[in-house]
Amino acid sequence: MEKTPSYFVTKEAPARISSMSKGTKLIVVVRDPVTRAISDYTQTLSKKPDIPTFESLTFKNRTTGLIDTSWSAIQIGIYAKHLENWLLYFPIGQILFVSGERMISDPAGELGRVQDFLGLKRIITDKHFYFNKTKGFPCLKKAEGSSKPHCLGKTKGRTHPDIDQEVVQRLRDFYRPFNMKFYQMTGQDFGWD
Ligand SMILES: Nc1ncnc2c1ncn2[C@@H]1O[C@H](COP(=O)(O)OS(=O)(=O)O)[C@@H](OP(=O)(O)O)[C@H]1O
Repeated sequence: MEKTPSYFVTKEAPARISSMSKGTKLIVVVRDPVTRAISDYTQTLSKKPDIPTFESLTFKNRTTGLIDTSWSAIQIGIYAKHLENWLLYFPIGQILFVSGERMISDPAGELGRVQDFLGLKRIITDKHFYFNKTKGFPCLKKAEGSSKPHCLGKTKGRTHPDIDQEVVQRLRDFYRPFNMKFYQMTGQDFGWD
């Protein structure tokens, strides 16, 4: 098993993985592309505090409202486009799409789907999680090989900066047709609108 977020958006990845093993099962975790872009920006900001604002990076031209689709934070969220590239090499049934939102609201349910997809017994269930109010996310009651609870680290679940709501709305409008196409391709409505 191997996990690398950038595979999904790397042009050469599907051909390479397919030539290595055609039967590879693929799992893609997707979340609302607008929140994803803000999360991506928040991660960069934590490493480089001097970068321009999210609002200024979003637009090629703020006056015309032209979005800078070459900015990776925006580009990565055009899921339909990236998926097209994978479907040239893999049947859709070989890819499981996991909802990032449901990984937070119902981690056991979403991991149930993952276990079924992988042909595993449903070992991970509701009993393994609790909601940690301080972290604001679900955490494990017991970490592997330990009797202590375990939450993900500080780099997971950062507070996002407040973004101008007009910019957020403009991004929602931008992503809508791509999201619709993605729902159609996957047969799943992720409820991002
Ligand atoms: N249980 C739990 N605890 C903490 N965080 C959780 C959890 N489940 C999902 N998330 C969301 O995971 C987001 C970070 O994952 P990434 O996709 O950035 O991870 S990766 O580094 O790309 O693998 C992270 O995004 P940010 O909130 O933007 O930090 C979280 O929203």
